[in-house]
Amino acid sequence: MTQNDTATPTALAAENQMLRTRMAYMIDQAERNHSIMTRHQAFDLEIVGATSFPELVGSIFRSLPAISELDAVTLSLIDEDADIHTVMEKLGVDFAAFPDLLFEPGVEQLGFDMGPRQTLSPPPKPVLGMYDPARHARQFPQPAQRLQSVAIVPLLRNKRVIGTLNLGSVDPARFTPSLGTDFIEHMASIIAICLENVISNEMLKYIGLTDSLTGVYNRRYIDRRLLEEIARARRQQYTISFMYIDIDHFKRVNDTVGHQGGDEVLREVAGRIKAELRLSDALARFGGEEFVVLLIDADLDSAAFVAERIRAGIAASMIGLPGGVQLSITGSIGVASLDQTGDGPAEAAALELISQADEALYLAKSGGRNRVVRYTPD
Ligand SMILES: Nc1nc2c(ncn2[C@@H]2O[C@H](COP(=O)(O)OP(=O)(O)OP(=O)(O)O)[C@@H](O)[C@H]2O)c(=O)[nH]1
Repeated sequence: MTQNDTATPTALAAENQMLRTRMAYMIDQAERNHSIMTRHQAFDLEIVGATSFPELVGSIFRSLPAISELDAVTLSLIDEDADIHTVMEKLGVDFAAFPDLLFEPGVEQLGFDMGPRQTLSPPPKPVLGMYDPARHARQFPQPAQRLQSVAIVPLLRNKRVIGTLNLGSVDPARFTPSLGTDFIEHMASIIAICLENVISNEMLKYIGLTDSLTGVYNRRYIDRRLLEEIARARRQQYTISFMYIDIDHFKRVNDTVGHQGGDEVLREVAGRIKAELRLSDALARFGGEEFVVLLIDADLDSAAFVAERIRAGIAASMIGLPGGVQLSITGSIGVASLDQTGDGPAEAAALELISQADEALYLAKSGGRNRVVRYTPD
């Protein structure tokens, strides 16, 4: 005789009820897990589809806290020489929009014990546990969150740590050292691939828009930016100005100090021009010994004032070259402004602005060099 044979109908009903409750709980759990999985699959698709750095980090900060029910998500990226930060800034990324994006100079600052690592050491694992305001201040610099538990998850590419994904919860039981980490490791590996991908794409974009000799923008960048700025200036009714800067007698410089010495002078002049500009202004090398500057929200008077400062800055002191050679360099500058009331095609306005500055430059050269000339219609 089994136990059930002796069970009363009441006991059987109670057991039945208990089984039903357990079943309902399990179905509920399964549905919840399915829903989490579906949300994560959608998140994976969203981040894999991100085509730019701001789009990717924007997705991570916007979607991950919601789908994973987290109270804080931050991202620490290793950026040894601040290259990533510099390039993204030059490409126009507004870091103020991403307060949870953190840059660290090295792996030591990432907040998890790497131990004495060697080439063959296995990659670091996520560190889960109680939130400690002192220990986690770097990963969670915004103090108002009242976090209780955190997960510091390494972002790995080819076993190399490129940063960490930092997850925080107000629930003390959310991240405990005994919790399995397969799921968050999987998520971090997708995020790491996406990050590496968009960062290298942005780097390529940047290389295509900059002059490799001087590090300033190139003609392609200015041609594109000029069209955008003309449209914006017309919408917001302000003036933009354009400057053509040409180093005087540069052929003689090359003849005297050789092409390499000439290159050194180009780099130094680019630095001297840049020192006189605002962050919103764009400096480019148009080729050879010609530079251009696009000044936003500056009329002809202000542009001529800046141009005069640049002229003086170039001529201010001798340029020292390796080997002790000292050169005195001057530049001629033509300045023109765009009438904000124009409404023709932006392409035509851009060409006209460039050619007016070029015309003024020609007058600066023929008028004796080392001077600034403003374009004035005949
Ligand atoms: N070192 C170096 N020289 C360059 C580069 N690109 C062009 N040049 C040189 O720049 C010189 C430009 O000379 P020109 O256009 O005759 O003008 P200039 O001697 O500067 O005389 P003005 O403009 O009339 O004052 C040439 O000797 C070019 O070879 C470069 O990338 N590096």
